Amino acid sequence: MLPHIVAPNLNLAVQPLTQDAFAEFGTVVENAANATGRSVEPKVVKANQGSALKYIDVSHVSNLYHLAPSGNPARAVMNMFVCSPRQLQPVTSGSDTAQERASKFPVQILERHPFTPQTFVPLGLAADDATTVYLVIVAPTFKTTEKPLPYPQHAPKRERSWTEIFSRAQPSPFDNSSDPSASSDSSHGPQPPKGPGEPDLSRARAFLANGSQAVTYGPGTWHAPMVVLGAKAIDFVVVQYANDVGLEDCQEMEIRTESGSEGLNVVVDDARLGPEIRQRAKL
Ligand SMILES: NC(=O)N[C@@H](O)C(=O)O
Repeated sequence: MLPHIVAPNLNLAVQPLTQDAFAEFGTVVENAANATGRSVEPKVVKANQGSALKYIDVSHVSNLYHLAPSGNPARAVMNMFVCSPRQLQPVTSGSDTAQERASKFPVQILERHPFTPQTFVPLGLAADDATTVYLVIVAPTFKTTEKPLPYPQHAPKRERSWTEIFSRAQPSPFDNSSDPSASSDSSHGPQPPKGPGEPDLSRARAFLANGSQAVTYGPGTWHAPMVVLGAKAIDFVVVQYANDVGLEDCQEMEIRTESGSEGLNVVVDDARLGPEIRQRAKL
């Protein structure tokens, strides 16, 4: 059984995916020349006999598995996710007019990859595709070591040398609040791990991405499994590290809704979706 938390009664409005808005959670990978909401430009140089612009370090593929309890080494992996469109539900509260203007996606699961970033690169989806988009739903981690999740539960016990024990002692690999160099601004370097805590649902956010944007969830960033909306599946190339120890690669948490509560919902204003996406996504 998955660990769970009870969702507050909370509607998240969807906002456009921009680097500045997303910085706390990871990076948006896109052509900086066409991007909006990006206050720090990546460094750019000429490449390929002057026929290309090369933007440097647009996202970070860092490997933090040396912090994982099992000590199992990780390798870089590239997986493919073919993500089918999800259905939205009608917004039932409010006036009839509001019902016509908005739909909702209930968030029932969040997950994180504690020791690796994870980059989703959509294939074959144009920036201005009016038929299909995707949602990026994320939550910060409570900065606490008092109530960490019971992960990893299965870590094999093994002898450690004193050097190893002391090299891991400070700062806590799990609590980036204890690391003075930790920064939430991912535009300058790799993000530190987020810590062992539960997701802070009161500060969850939802973003609408278009086909010219790839997204990197920083190590340990709580996020919803991919939500595609509209007419067709999106093929994503997904790049990350993995060591094949289940709970070190991926940790999941159920988001429960108490009876009488609406729970945690992403509310999508229909005006943000093209007519075809709207029609296909609604139940
Ligand atoms: N984000 C998403 O859809 N899924 C994953 O993060 C995964 O590794 O399963």
